[in-house]
Amino acid sequence: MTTLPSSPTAADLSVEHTPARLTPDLSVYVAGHRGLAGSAVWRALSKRGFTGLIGASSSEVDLRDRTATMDFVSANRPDVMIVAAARVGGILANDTYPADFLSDNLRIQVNLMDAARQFGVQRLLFLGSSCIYPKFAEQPIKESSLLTGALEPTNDAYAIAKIAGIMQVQSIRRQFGLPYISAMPTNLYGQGDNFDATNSHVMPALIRRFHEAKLTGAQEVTIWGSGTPRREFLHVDDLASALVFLLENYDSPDTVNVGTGTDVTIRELAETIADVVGWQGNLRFDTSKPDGTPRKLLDVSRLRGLGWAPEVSLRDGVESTYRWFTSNLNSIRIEDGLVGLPG
Ligand SMILES: NC(=O)C1=CN([C@@H]2O[C@H](COP(=O)(O)OP(=O)(O)OC[C@H]3O[C@@H](n4cnc5c(N)ncnc54)[C@H](OP(=O)(O)O)[C@@H]3O)[C@@H](O)[C@H]2O)C=CC1
Ligand SMILES: C[C@H]1O[C@H](OP(=O)(O)OP(=O)(O)OC[C@H]2O[C@@H](n3cnc4c(=O)[nH]c(N)nc43)[C@H](O)[C@@H]2O)[C@@H](O)[C@@H](O)C1=O
Repeated sequence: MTTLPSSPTAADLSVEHTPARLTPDLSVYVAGHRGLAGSAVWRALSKRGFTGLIGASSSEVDLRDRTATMDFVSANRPDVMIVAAARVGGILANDTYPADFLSDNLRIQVNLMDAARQFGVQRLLFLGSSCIYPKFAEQPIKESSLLTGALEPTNDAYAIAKIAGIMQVQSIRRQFGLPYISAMPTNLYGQGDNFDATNSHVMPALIRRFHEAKLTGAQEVTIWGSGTPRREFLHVDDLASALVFLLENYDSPDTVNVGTGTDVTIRELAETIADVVGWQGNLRFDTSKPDGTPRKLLDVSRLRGLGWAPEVSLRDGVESTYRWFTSNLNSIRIEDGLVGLPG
C-alpha cells in the first residue's frame, strides 16, 4: 500500500517560510513585460544576469483568453511568474470603463494564476494596487486596512478585481501549499509609462501637458480636480528592486505595501513637474474632473522592516522621466500604441 504525502495544514501555510534563492538560472515569465512595471522588472532581472526571461505582448498572447494563456504557460514552463499584466489606467479611465477594468483584470489574473499552479510554477508574485484600501482608511494605510471600509467609487471595480487577486494568492497557498505572494504598490511612474492625454495617470499626463505648453508658449495649464488630493509616487525602478527583493526574502499569505512612505499634493506635484520641464505660467484647477480618494499614503513599515528602502527621490525621478520622455518623443506610448510627439 502506498502512503500519500500528508497535505500541509492551514497552520503550516500561515507561517512565513524562507523562500528558495532566486538564482539567475531560473526561467522567469514577466507577464506584461512591455508595460511600465513589467519592463522595469525585466531590466532589473536582466541586470542581475537572468537569461531565461519569458515575455509575450498582448497581441501575441491575449491573457484574457484562457486557452491561449494555458497553452503559453504550458509550452514555456517558467519556474517563476510575475503578474504585471493588467488593464491599467488613471482615474478617468477607471471611472469611464469599470466593466472592462473588472472583467479584463479578473480574467487575466485568474488565467495566469491557474496556469501557474497547473504547470508547476514554483514561485509567483501578483501585483495589486494601493486602491484596494478603503477610501477613508486611516493614514498611513496598513496592510490590515484591507476590507475594513467602502472603496473609492472612481476605481472600485478595478479594486475589487485586485482584491480577488490577493484572495487567489492566499487560496492557492491554503489549498496547494505553493509559496505565491502579492504586493501592493502605490502610484508608479518612470520610463515606459502610458502618456495618453486622457487615460493615463497624473504624472505622465502632466509631464506631457507641461512639455506641450512649453512648446506652444501657453500661459495656462489645466490640472484635473482641486489639486488638494495627496498621492505617494514610487519610481518604477524602485518598484522593480522591491519586487526582486520580495521574491528573495518574503513568503507569507499577507500582502505587502510597496511605497516610499511620503506623499505630496497634486498641486505640489504639478509645480515640481512645471519646474523640471522649465515652464512658467498659471495653473488652472478643473473641478469638474474627479479628485478621487483624498489621500492614500501607504504604511511601508512591513517592507522597511524586511530591509528594503527606495532610492529615487521624487525630484530626481521626475527629472529622469522627463529626460527619458524627451529622448523618446518619436515612440511615446499612449493608450493603444506608440505615437510621435512634438519635440
Ligand atoms: N501604474 C501604476 O501607477 C500602478 C500600477 N500597478 C499595477 O502594476 C501592474 C502593471 O501596471 P503598469 O505597468 O502600470 O501597466 P501598463 O499599462 O504599463 O502595462 C500593462 C501590461 O499588461 C499587458 N496587458 C494588458 N492587457 C493584456 C492582455 N489582455 N493580454 C496580455 N497582456 C496584457 C500589456 O501588454 P502589451 O503592452 O503587450 O499590450 C502591458 O504590457 C498592474 O497590475 C497594475 O495594477 C499598481 C499600482 C500603481
Ligand atoms: C494608481 C492608481 O491610479 C488611479 O487612481 P489615482 O491615484 O486617483 O490616479 P491618477 O494618477 O489618475 O490621479 C491622481 C490625482 O491626480 C489628479 N490629476 C490632475 N491632473 C490629472 C491628469 O491630467 N490626469 C490624471 N490621470 N489625473 C490628474 C486626479 O484628479 C487625481 O486627484 C486609479 O485609477 C487606481 O486604479 C490606481 O491604482
